[in-house]
Amino acid sequence: MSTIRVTGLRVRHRRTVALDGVDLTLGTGVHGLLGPNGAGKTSLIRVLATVARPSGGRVEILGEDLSDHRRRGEVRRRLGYLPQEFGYYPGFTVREFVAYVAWLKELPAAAIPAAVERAVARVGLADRIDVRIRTLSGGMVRRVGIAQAIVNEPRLLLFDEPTAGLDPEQRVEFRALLRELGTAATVIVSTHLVEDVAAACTEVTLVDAGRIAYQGNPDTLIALGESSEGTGDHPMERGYTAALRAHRTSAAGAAR
Ligand SMILES: Nc1ncnc2c1ncn2[C@@H]1O[C@H](COP(=O)(O)OP(=O)(O)OP(=O)(O)O)[C@@H](O)[C@H]1O
Repeated sequence: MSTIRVTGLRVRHRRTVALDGVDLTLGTGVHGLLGPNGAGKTSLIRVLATVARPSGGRVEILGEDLSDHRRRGEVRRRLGYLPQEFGYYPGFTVREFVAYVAWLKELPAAAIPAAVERAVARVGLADRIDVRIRTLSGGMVRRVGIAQAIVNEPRLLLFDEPTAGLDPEQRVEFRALLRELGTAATVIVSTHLVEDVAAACTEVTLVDAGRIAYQGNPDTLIALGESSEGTGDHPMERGYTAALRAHRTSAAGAAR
């Protein structure tokens, strides 16, 4: 069963059209969301996370239609979301904060302590679990953000630039966690790092100027870069630039 079915999605921010008729069907696996600054990745993730309302189109998540507010609440409890700028209480300890999110997600009270310890251990912060968040480094705070997203073992995980601020060792560990999460859940990761996509993603969706420019897997994107002489230092970067160029050429042709 597909976790996400989006048809004709439109998102506007005042006069800016951030997403313009997006169709997307995604299931279990790790989906890399790539695209230039301002392409619409965050706008898409915010709609999927139920924190922003679309201005048009239909969004169905875990079989629930998001236009119904009761269904939206139900979906919200079953997903995990790490925004680009994530809000937390600096005076809380890691344990208190992750437990608070578990409570918001309506996990049974008796299950919360073990769920919190499991989530914190998975992001490598077990030894800091009783430390106040304000005393942690930026990368560690990011890992607290990942822990709060996975505490309810969600079927859908949305990560908006999760590797920003992580050191190389942590990035490698986070990618391994992504691969593991993607065996049972639908994981969407917006990133500017092609290495994240090459190492952790089973599928790639490229967004450009509010539209889907390309969908495939990392190997097909790399092959596109090789066959159409994309530019870049990494094979995936060459695929990325080639796919963008092909999309822009066909969009310009359609507009003529
Ligand atoms: N709150 C807002 N008010 C006005 N315009 C906005 C707002 N949020 C986003 N936009 C515009 O919507 C478009 C899509 O932005 P979005 O943040 O979704 O892109 P993005 O792909 O996530 O970019 P980045 O890679 O820079 O994070 C951009 O043109 C942006 O300027």
